[in-house]
Amino acid sequence: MSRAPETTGLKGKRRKTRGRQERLIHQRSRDYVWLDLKTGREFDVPVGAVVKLCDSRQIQVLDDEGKEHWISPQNTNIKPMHPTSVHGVEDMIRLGDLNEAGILRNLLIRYNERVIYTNCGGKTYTGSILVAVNPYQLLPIYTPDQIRLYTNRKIGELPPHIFAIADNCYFNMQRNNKDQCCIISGESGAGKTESTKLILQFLAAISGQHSWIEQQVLEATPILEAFGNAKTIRNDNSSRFGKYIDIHFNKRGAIEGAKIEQYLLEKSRVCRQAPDERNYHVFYCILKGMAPEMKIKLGLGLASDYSYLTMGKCTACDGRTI
Ligand SMILES: Nc1ncnc2c1ncn2[C@@H]1O[C@H](COP(=O)(O)OP(=O)(O)OP(=O)(O)O)[C@@H](O)[C@H]1O
Repeated sequence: MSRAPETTGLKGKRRKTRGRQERLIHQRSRDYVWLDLKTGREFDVPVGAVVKLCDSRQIQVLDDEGKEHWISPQNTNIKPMHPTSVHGVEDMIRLGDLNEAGILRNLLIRYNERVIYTNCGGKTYTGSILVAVNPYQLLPIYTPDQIRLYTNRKIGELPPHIFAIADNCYFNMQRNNKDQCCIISGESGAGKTESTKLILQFLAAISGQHSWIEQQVLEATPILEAFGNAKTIRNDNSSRFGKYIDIHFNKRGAIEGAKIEQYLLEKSRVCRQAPDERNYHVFYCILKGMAPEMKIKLGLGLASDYSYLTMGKCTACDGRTI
């Protein structure tokens, strides 16, 4: 009975000392911290910030979005940042702060340096996981030199890249004689279609003898996109269907054939489009590209003549000539 208060007192002291140490960490300028602004908005996660100034009464921090905040040292919404989150890591499994805020900041600082790919767990039991952030600009990272560089390498040997994933699939298939599968997921406009094309481009380039089949696989894409893609408010070339692409390789590793299955096409778009959205590209392509004599013969006019093509009040699409 008599020892209990002592122990509690000791624990209390230790806790106080730890608390003071944490404050000391906060109070050094140029330290990185997590700032929980608790805005109550959707996706409300702590943001990274750097301490600019500090004295016993207040701390000035500059957050990752460039906003300044003055905080009292007693404020519990500020926490020290793990060193791995300060400049980012190539594989997010190495993050000391492995939470939503840590993951988002890691992607943000790499994205600011125009590094769009980050590994997530390198090689796990389920396979390799790669996170890609859409750069919305052409980066010089998909050249034939890059294809050669990433050919026959182990995951983690070179910086994360979509080619590393494709290479891993190809060589695992050859080494283990087992089918491989790549799952590409993300919200609309995230870059799934582009990533699929890059994987196909890589496989076509490294699979040895170049045949017309590889060319056909690559050239099937614009045709499929004409019938299944449309302009939406989130993506000028949004795929409105799911795609399952099966690529068949022969024993020597050359592409021998391919099968593309489609499912869940958004059929309602044919007769109804939301504001600022278009019908499927193919209708506009036909009306723009067909020879005038043929159009007269078929009784066709301009896209603007048809209500099914103008419901969204837009017939043009940036980045497409038709
Ligand atoms: N790796 C990349 N490099 C450069 N631009 C890219 C890249 N990935 C995507 N983009 C750009 O983003 C746009 C949208 O990408 P994409 O069509 O692949 O998205 P998505 O995830 O397939 O969308 P949806 O689900 O709507 O079909 C592309 O048209 C392209 O301009």
